Amino acid sequence: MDILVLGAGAWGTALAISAGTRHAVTLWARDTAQAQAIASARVNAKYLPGFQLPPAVALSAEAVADLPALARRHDLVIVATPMAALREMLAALGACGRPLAWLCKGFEAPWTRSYGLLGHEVRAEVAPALAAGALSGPSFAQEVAAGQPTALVAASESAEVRDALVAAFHSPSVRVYANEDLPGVEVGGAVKNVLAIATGLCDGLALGLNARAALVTRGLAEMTRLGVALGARPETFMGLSGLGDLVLTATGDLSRNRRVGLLLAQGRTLQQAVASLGHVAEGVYSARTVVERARRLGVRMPIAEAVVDLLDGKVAPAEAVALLMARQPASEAG
Ligand SMILES: NC(=O)C1=CN([C@@H]2O[C@H](COP(=O)(O)OP(=O)(O)OC[C@H]3O[C@@H](n4cnc5c(N)ncnc54)[C@H](O)[C@@H]3O)[C@@H](O)[C@H]2O)C=CC1
Ligand SMILES: O=C(CO)COP(=O)(O)O
Repeated sequence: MDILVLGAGAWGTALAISAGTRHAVTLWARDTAQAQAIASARVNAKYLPGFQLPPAVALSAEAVADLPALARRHDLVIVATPMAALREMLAALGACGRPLAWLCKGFEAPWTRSYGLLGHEVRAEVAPALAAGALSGPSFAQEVAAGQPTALVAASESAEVRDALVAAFHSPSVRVYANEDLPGVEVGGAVKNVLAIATGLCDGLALGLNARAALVTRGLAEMTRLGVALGARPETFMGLSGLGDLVLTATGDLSRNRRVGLLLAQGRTLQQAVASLGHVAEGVYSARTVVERARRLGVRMPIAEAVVDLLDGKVAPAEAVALLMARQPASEAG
């Protein structure tokens, strides 16, 4: 199989390394100098240091206008950019005629309305004819690049896309499960990032394991409520892209979103925390949309709201936690 991976950040590079042991892979970087540096070192020193690219991974740095022609020379296209670039990529590739999946987990930053869109909603606006979906699930790039056991979810309403993702990435170390509930898989991936900021904050303030378990569990309830209101199936949130990715990201120190919470608890400003990561933390950009869309749908998301108040500088870290604890008693089922 010939696979095109658009975006040479940590996750695109890790999947190129994993798939490159069995398939021909082209890894595209928008920056020519970065593509050349990776091609000569056979390592992505900036975004995924320490992992050698297999010989079957080739580098490319075509202009965005030339991507449709490049895509047509491959069997599957993976958009591995952050959420911020998904619209541009889908608009460019809408007529490429190849199955496509994006890896980004988040809501697009709002630009035409007061809230942002999930990937499948962006696709509906700019590339409605494209057979596409999302590859998601609990997966730190470093562990996948190291060949450590991982389970992913291939989500799409198109069987062609699900099958192509399984054929491309299922391997002795990566299990790929198919799922038709693309909205549910996307909501899980987007909301867990916001919740990981909250658990990072909680752990950074040394509030204890009870508090962390409470945040994960009540956060899962918030994620599920929002997802169901957006048309997802409730059972999706008990799977890899919901509970699975929430547990990984909320508790694993490799998470960039969790690190944002930890750094804020240490007294860093949001700007300092984001700058120190060197990678995208999508929860920072999705949190306001999560809360805005929940409000419009009449869905209660107090943990996500506390994260937004914290990111907006309206409350200090300890105050955010105090506000959550000071709420009225409620039913667990409510
Ligand atoms: N790193 C991980 O373990 C995982 C990341 N993801 C998701 O995958 C997405 C990408 O994450 P990472 O690769 O880790 O990010 P990263 O921060 O390591 O790299 C981002 C890459 O995208 C490129 N980029 C940024 N803007 C672009 C644009 N406008 N056009 C083209 N390329 C652009 C950057 O140059 C860089 O190569 C995010 O949405 C993240 O939530 C999902 C699963 C695992
Ligand atoms: O999505 C991820 C793991 O599944 C990566 O999470 P972070 O973006 O918080 O590092």
